Amino acid sequence: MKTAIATVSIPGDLRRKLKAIARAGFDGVEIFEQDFIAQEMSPRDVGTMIRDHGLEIPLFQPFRDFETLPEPHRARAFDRAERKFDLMQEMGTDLVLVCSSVHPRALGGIDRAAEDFRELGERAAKRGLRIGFEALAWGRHFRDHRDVWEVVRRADHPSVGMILDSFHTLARQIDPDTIRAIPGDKIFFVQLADAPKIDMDLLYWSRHYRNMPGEGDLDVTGFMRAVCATGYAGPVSLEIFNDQFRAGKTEALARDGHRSLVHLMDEVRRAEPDLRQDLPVLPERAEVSGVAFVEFTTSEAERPQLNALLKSLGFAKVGQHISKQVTLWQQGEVRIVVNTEEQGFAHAAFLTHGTGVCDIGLMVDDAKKAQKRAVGLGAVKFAQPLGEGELDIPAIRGAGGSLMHFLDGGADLSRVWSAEFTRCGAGASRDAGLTRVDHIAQTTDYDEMLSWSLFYSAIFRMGRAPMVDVVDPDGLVRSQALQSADGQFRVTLNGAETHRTLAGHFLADSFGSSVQHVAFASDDIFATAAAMAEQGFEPLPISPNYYEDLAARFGLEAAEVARMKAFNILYDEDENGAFCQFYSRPWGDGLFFEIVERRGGYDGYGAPNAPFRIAAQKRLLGADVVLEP
Ligand SMILES: O=C(O)c1ccc(O)c(O)c1
Ligand SMILES: [Mg+2]
Repeated sequence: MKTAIATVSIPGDLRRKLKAIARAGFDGVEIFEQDFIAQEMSPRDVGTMIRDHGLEIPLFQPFRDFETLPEPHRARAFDRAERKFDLMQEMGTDLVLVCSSVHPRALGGIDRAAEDFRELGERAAKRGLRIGFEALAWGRHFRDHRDVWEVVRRADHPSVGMILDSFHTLARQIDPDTIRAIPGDKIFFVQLADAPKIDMDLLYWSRHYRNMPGEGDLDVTGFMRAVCATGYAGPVSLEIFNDQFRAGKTEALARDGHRSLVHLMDEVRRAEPDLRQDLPVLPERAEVSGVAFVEFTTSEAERPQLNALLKSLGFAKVGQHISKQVTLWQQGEVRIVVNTEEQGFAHAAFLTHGTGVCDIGLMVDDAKKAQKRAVGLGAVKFAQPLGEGELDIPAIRGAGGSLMHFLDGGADLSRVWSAEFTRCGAGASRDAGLTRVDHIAQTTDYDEMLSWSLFYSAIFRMGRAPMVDVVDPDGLVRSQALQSADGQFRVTLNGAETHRTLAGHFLADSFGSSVQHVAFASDDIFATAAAMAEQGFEPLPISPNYYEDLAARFGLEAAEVARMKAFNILYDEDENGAFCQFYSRPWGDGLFFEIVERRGGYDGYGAPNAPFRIAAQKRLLGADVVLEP
């Protein structure tokens, strides 16, 4: 199955777009007319340039306001079509998309439309061209692919077929299974787009909010399953109109687009095993059962401060790497690796981002397969020379260029800790009852959130929670949680729109997306807080006003609230349970730790508390944080 993308889907001039599209692995480009008109080259030269990039032009689009017009408009529409045919022949493409008319004079009528398309098909056939009719969701008379199919059926011409676009079908909530009744050879082309569910005017929604399959809320997989069931074997092409993408990064968007298509077709293959498809087989999405380690990069100068913080959190230094300046800290199932090497990846990460998380190890069902799937989806494989005695652990580049390693319970990888580290005495620190990593919070530019959300949900078996808005005193931060079905692996993505927010400030100071905080789980947050206090841990001080409000909001016992206040613990509830959380003070560029206790089936992250946490952090970081944009 060939892949394509419409030139409207990514920003930049045509040459840059083509380069990115070819590099991302697409077979072709749909030429959107405006993209062609906007530049100076002749149609012939544009066609040559596209083919020079190794790309095909499976479609030229759109041709508007064609069908069911009264004279003299009808004759003029045919004249316009002939001129487009000239252009297509010069450029070297044989298929044009005719989208349903919005012309105020269009008369409608299935037979009238069929008659128009038959004549257009005749004219196209003379030149070896083909016509595809697409229903725009807001078309004047034709807004449903079933009506378009009826027009095509009655036109009964070999050069006339239909074009399906997932947005137009799904936005109108038309059951995609109705596609299964259409003969595959009469579907000339398929366009795909997803979109977030927002209740708004269809045209506005389509032109501004479409996104890549898997990034939105529409059932694009169900749509594509139905298309494949017809026997359709033509290209699948992305047609994404999106304001954010128009200002985004060309190469990254092209890569995301290709990733979304490969992931989608993999989903289709799994859901419809009886359908024949010429697709590369990928291992299935990896099941993450937890975070195996979090690695910090730092310098010799800053290490004592980081070590002291880890100690106050109740971590014990348990290992020294056999050949590198790398130490291992542990508490419960949580492993923290501290790397002060002066060469290799961790050091490069330190030089660009400063002290911070440079690597996350995930426990998966099969580490090699997880890496293979990630690479099949366009992720970059990572390897650096192995020192003596070191294991070859499958790795890729994760968010913001940091690393992601995959571990599993197999004989090889499960011995990494004993093979690569010599045990050292536990030292004086006292376990504070932290059991595991609850979640990892990554901060990114708002514009990159969809990209990271697709990265996680395409590679791992993770679902997306609804996006929540977090109010920072200086702007909005959008937060998107992704988690495995059993909640054992959780990531929150925080998208900063302005650098004046705490998240935005962190982003600017650490030069790019990265882990802003790591949250650890405790089964008894009061005991944990008390144990940490004994070891000199300094929590983030929360405003006393918070506790007045808390008592009123949840009807908690005064003594309970007083205990929370004493330990600076924040509280929340959802329909399934309750949640307690407290924070460390921000460190360096704003990196921090969080301790949480989930009671019952509480599934959130304490979003209602975020504004108070952020205000407290900003008070501590002081004027330094209040940057001008
Ligand atoms: O918004 C539009 O006008 C438009 C044009 C062509 C398409 O294929 C489409 O899906 C939408
Ligand atoms: Mg379309």
